[in-house]
Order: sequence, then C-alpha cells, then structure tokens
Amino acid sequence: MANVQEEWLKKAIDERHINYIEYNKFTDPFIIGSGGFGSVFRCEWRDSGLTIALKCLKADTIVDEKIIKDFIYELKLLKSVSNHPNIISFYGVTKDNNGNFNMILEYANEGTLREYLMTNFAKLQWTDKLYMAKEIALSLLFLHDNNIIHRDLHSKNILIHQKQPKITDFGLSRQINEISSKSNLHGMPAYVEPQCLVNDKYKRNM
Ligand SMILES: Nc1ncnc2c1ncn2[C@@H]1O[C@H](COP(=O)(O)OP(=O)(O)OP(=O)(O)O)[C@@H](O)[C@H]1O
Repeated sequence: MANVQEEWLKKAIDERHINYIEYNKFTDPFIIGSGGFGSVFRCEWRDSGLTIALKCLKADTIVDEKIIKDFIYELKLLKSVSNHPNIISFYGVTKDNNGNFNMILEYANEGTLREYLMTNFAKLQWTDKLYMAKEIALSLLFLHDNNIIHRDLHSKNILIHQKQPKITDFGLSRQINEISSKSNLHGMPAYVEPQCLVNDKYKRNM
C-alpha cells in the first residue's frame, strides 16, 4: 500500500480513530460480490454475533494509488456518517491473511436495490415503494447536511437490509467544499445530473 496512505491508516488505528478487529474473529467467509476495489465477503463476526460484509482492497491494486486513495477516502467518509439507519454501518478495519486491509461493514441481507426490485417488484405495494423513496431521500438529506455529496448514487449502491434501504459505496463521494467548479463526470452516466452533460461549469450538488 502506498506509504502515505498506509501511514494514515496505521495512525488512525493506533490513535483509535478507527476500530481494528483481528481477522481471526471472522468466520464462515462466503463471497458475495466484487467491485472496483476487490472482493466482498459475507462473514460471521464472533463476539458481536453480527453477520458482516468484508470489503477487501485486493492485492494487485497495491501499485494503483488512485484506488487506494478512494478506499481511504470512502473509509473516512463512512466513519463520519455511518451511524444513520439508512447508511450502511462501518464497524472498522481488519487485515486478512494475505495482508490486505478490509472494511468491516454492516451486511445487507437482501442485496442491492436493483436485485431487490427485480425479485419483489410485482408484490411491492405503492406504499412500500414510496416508503423506500422517502428513506433514501432522508439519508441523502443527512449526507448533504453533513456537506457530503455521494456522486455515484444508483440502484446498485443502495443495499436492502430487512426491507430498509441503506446507501453504500462512498468511493466517489466528496465533501462539498472539495468539489472544483468544474462538473467532472463521475459515476454511472444514466444517473448523473443532466446539467453536467450540457454545462461543463455546472457544480454538482447531488
Ligand atoms: N454491505 C454489503 N452487504 C451485502 N452485500 C454487499 C455489501 N457490500 C457490497 N455487497 C455486494 O457486493 C457487490 C460489490 O460491492 P462493491 O461495493 O465492492 O462494488 P460495486 O459497487 O459493484 O463496484 P464499485 O466499488 O466499483 O463501484 C455489490 O454489488 C453487492 O452485491
């Protein structure tokens, strides 16, 4: 891992800003997905009795500083907002047997919103759909109140746990004051604010 980033992580762990849990506390790993950083495993967390998701920073990204920076950035942002019921909880970090850092996250038992809608759309009532939309809007409001914009919000970055939507994947998120005046295009094009496509000076606020 790039030195500056690794130093930051080690310092945050040493100073107890970030919780470090020994990897041997996690059992029954089962792969549930993979993303830009690496694989995501569902595990049981002995001691806490929780089922959690371990999001791994894969070994061959070690040379790619941008991916490492995004990983650390996601970790910092999540730490500051993950106590909201509609944002996936962040419990800390662990280092697996290959020496890779993993984020320890709340496990969402019904997968992504996209998968959830594909399976359940016909049986969901309008009241259920409106409820989900309201919960998502409230969590966005919470993020914005904390000066954070997600910048990559779509149905695969919203997870469902016991029918409750939870925003995840803050790898592209930024503090509002860090956004430059240019509307750099990030995220899934179909979900990008349309203003960004026509005005390159547009300042994103979603
Ligand atoms: N906390 C979680 N609970 C349950 N499943 C999860 C959790 N986090 C991720 N997943 C599953 O793992 C998949 C990959 O997640 P991840 O956030 O790494 O990648 P992504 O959003 O698909 O890609 P990228 O990180 O490149 O945007 C998700 O699509 C989802 O199915």
